[in-house]
Amino acid sequence: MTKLQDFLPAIGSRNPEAAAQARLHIDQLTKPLGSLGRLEEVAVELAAITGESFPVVTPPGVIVFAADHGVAVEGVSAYPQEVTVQMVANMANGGAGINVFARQIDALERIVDVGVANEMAAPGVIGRRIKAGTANMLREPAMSREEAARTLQVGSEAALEIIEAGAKVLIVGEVGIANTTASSAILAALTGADPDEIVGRGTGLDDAGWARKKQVVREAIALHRPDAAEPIDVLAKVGGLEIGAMAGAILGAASKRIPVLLDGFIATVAALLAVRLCPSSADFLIAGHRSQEPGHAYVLNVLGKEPLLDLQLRLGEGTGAALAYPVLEAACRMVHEMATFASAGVSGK
Ligand SMILES: O=C(O)c1ccc[n+]([C@@H]2O[C@H](COP(=O)([O-])O)[C@@H](O)[C@H]2O)c1
Ligand SMILES: Cc1cc2nc[nH]c2cc1C
Repeated sequence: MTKLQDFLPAIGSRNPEAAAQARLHIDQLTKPLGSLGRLEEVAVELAAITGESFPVVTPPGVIVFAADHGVAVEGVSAYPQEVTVQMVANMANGGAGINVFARQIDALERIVDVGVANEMAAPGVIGRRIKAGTANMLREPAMSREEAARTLQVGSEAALEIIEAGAKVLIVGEVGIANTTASSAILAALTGADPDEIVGRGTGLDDAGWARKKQVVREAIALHRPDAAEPIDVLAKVGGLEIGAMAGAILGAASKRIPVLLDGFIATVAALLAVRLCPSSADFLIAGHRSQEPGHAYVLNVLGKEPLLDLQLRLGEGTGAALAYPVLEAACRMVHEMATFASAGVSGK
């Protein structure tokens, strides 16, 4: 298997020639100049990412990474920890939101257990368990640095596998009760953001739970003092197994010039980790939607990404990205299928 350190240097950057060629072609299509607005920008971005002036995004690949969080015992989620394993089973049966939207967009789909607390052998779940959930970050580091490095490796391998199977766009999703606490702590540690500004209600905490969650994030950071300059240190101390795996998957996709369509808060925090590990990986990211979780707008702003949709979602799993995917598909169809002024005999300005 290719090691992360082998392909990190292989991550390139956007291709300006392909972007310029795509722009030239789009400006000849039968529409007032610029009238397809952001869709035109998306097409140009896809050209720059893939290096193809006529980009292709079918089929998309969806990988859902699942893991548990020791910090769940602190009452930081509105739902009990066992929901994680139960939702993994639901996903294996095709009944979760992400299954529905992945079918709608004809996606290749993988569900990867990187650390669900109660081990389960469900057909349809890929077992890549690193440990049985993280430790409680309020008491000890969530994982060791070695385990954190392994999450990246496992995630990148999952991405390379689905790309090998044909995926032309990568969507990374997750399920993990209490993972908005870990994501908030990572975001605060990497950016210095005030927990009051970025910690939200996650699955739906009441006011008391919300206040407790902010306090947990504050205390975990004070206890571990994660080093913002060392993303693996941050991931190990206050992170999550599925969050590291998502970061690794994003880096794997970037190394193959495969666009990554970002989902919600947790996926975008994973993207920030990826970008801190390899800044040029930011070139391969497109923000799918803006989640209701307040930290999501914050991290999108740090990454300089404007989301395609805002449907007031806060489900995770990759659902927001799957719902945004048809916009990428439309951008490609515009480039491939629209007539030009010359080919259709339509008069220009
Ligand atoms: O994607 C998001 O923005 C998002 C926002 C809030 C909650 N979630 C999902 O809900 C779970 C985390 O919420 P919580 O309250 O348990 O931290 C986890 O399984 C996520 O998939 C996801
Ligand atoms: C039911 C449920 C489904 C989810 N999917 C992702 N996170 C979730 C959290 C809950 C509680």
